[in-house]
Amino acid sequence: MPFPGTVTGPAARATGLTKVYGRGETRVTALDAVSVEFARGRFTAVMGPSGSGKSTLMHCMAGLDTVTSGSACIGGTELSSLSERQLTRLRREKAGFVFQGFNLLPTLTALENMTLPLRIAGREPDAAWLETVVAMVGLGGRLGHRPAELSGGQQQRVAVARALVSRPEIVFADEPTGNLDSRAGAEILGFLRESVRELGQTVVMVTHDPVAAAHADRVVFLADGRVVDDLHEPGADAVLDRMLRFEAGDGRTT
Ligand SMILES: Nc1ncnc2c1ncn2[C@@H]1O[C@H](COP(=O)(O)OP(=O)(O)OP(=O)(O)O)[C@@H](O)[C@H]1O
Repeated sequence: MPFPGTVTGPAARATGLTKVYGRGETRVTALDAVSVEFARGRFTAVMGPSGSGKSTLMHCMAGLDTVTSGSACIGGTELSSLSERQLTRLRREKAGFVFQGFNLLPTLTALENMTLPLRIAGREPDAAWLETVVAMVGLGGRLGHRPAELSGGQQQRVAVARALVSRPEIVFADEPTGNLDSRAGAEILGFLRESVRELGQTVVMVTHDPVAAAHADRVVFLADGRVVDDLHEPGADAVLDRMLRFEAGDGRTT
């Protein structure tokens, strides 16, 4: 479905992205020439065994970590070409983040938390868009509450709204359901799904949970710092089956 202001090309792209940590005996190749595109208006999950490079990929693609070689782009902007200041601005304006631990400021209300990134950028939230996002996450009655007065699921709803409020190019979600019970987790996944389907947003989510990954349009699997599989609209069974094959040592083939 076309959305106003839609631009062509992927929302984010990695090309031959390599990330090496340490040197000598402690050298680790966390990402080994990864090339992957995240299409606009799609919900992509990134899965893989522990240590396969999921967080590193997300951090490099979000400009939270530097790359050793290759490139990472958001909306056609090559991140390595930016100064630290430009990167900070791009992250604030073009990316949204949802973390496992909610990362809300305890002294601010739900509404203040949602609009903080925009206010730091000196921008006023778009009132109609803010209303749409608040209505979607169902927090209308709790906008004046502080995080301590909200359940974990409600806090994560605030974080989802905060990620969406700038109408970013891409939302990066790192284990967004990791600290939630299954009901609250399913709600959050539903909101992420809805933000893609109804609002045309783009979401990339790192997860260990096959049920969570099954909410995505696409699941990219990493193993040993490489993309080893790419499933389109898999059910939880297909995701689980792929994970079990990793455990059986089938890391490289489909
Ligand atoms: N800052 C760092 N310094 C050194 N090595 C690192 C650093 N960050 C990650 N690594 C290494 O890079 C590899 C990939 O780590 P990464 O955290 O990206 O994996 P992951 O798939 O997200 O793992 P998990 O599922 O356990 O969170 C691992 O071998 C890890 O030890």
